[in-house]
Amino acid sequence: MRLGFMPSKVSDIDTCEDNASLIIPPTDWYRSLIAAGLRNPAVHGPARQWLQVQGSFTRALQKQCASSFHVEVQREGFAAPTLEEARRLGIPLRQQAWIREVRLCGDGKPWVLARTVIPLACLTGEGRRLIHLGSKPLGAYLFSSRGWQRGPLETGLCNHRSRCLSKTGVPEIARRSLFRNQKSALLVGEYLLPVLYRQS
Ligand SMILES: C=C(O[C@@H]1C=C(C(=O)O)C=C[C@H]1O)C(=O)O
Repeated sequence: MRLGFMPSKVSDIDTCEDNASLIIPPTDWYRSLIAAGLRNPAVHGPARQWLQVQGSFTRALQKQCASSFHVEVQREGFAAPTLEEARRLGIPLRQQAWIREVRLCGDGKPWVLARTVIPLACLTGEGRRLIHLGSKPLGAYLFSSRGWQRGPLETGLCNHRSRCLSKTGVPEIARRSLFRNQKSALLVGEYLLPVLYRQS
């Protein structure tokens, strides 16, 4: 098990070079699509169907693929969630969690970036498997293990630093939800890359 939240490649470092579009940006979260739409009506455009997927997001992406779907782990390990994430999860503000950041790729290209914050309380018993998912989609675990239920979907509007504004392909819109079982909850954020919802 890796200790610490380690980038898996040097290219994960936050720059505006080629891979900058694949960094999870700071995001403002809204309780509903309607609330986010008041600030950015783009959420009612072609991204909307993806923001509203209720079942496994992995399954929905797999259906959209012409040939293949895969998960690439960008980084994962024990690290401190942001204060906002800790509050959302209701865990002590400085408590470390297992944090997993991945790219969900369709037909060989990144379509979605995902960040999952998994508190220590989720990592006991069967939950220990969450540390060893590797390139197996989290959705396969959540939707096949008993007891996990998704809470309401939030809609996110991503903030970009001005020097990155000219880049195309950065995530602008995201979705997030808590998954709960009897004793714990984890937080899954999915950041849509425009290539996903602008494809014909
Ligand atoms: C939560 C799901 O799992 C997907 C897979 C993820 C992963 O492997 O880390 C992260 C976010 C998801 O979109 C899902 O399929 O609904």
